[in-house]
Amino acid sequence: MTTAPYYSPKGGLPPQTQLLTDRAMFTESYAVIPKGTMTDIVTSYLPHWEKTRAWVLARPMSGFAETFSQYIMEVAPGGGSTRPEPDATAQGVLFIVDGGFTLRIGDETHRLKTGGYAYLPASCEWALSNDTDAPATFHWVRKTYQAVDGIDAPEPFVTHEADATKIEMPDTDGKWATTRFVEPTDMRHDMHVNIVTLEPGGVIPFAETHVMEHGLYVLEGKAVYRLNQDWVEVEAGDFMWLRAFCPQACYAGGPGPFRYLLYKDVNRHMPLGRPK
Ligand SMILES: NC(=O)N[C@H](N)C(=O)O
Repeated sequence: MTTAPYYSPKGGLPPQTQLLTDRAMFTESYAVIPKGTMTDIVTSYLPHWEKTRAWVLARPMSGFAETFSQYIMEVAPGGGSTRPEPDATAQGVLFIVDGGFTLRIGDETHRLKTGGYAYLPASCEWALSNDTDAPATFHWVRKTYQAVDGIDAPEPFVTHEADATKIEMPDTDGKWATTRFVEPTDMRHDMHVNIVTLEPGGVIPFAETHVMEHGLYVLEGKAVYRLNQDWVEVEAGDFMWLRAFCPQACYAGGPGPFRYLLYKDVNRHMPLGRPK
């Protein structure tokens, strides 16, 4: 299992001598937020979070047509929150890309470090404190939970990438694999946050076109990614936001593995239009 350090933003500002070489893009079907644009001037502070700043990477853009928001949170030593989530309907996943912190869920306390993963169901009572002497950086993916009559709500859990199940995609000689934190058939869950790994030379060999949206943060490596009609070069630290039905494919040319954290909405009926 690869547990190489993941890329996390460093902040700061590029020098005045830098030419505009960034690959930032915003289209009707996708956005690319390259790592070089995650500077100090695009950070936010969030209510009831101390010594913490956030890069907001994704949010619903057209009412409720999109499903999720995603932040990179950077918590300085001594920082954190005892009132982290203001919305009782919001579930969350935390994935740590650098450092560590203490996470309290109800009466239980967990120590999380790089590669750590937490699922926090809607209405879960949790708190986070960075009691180390280094900043802690993590992704926070939030989605309104869609409860289903007759199906229990999911329980909170804490794990680590090294303890999750890595599944090779069929007929790929192990060049394309997905590390899953939740079973795809577990109907309690309506979102997955997985890790996709493509070894050098690995491809997504067709333009996947599906109703699920994606938030896609490159943890390691580089590749060319097909987004709608465009081929885009991406590397560790870049973020991609894909609307429903945005065609997507990938070629991982190496030299090392290309790995990304992937949000996906799953396992629920779609809302229906109403005849007028
Ligand atoms: N872009 C992707 O990695 N998509 C995945 N294969 C997925 O939708 O599960």
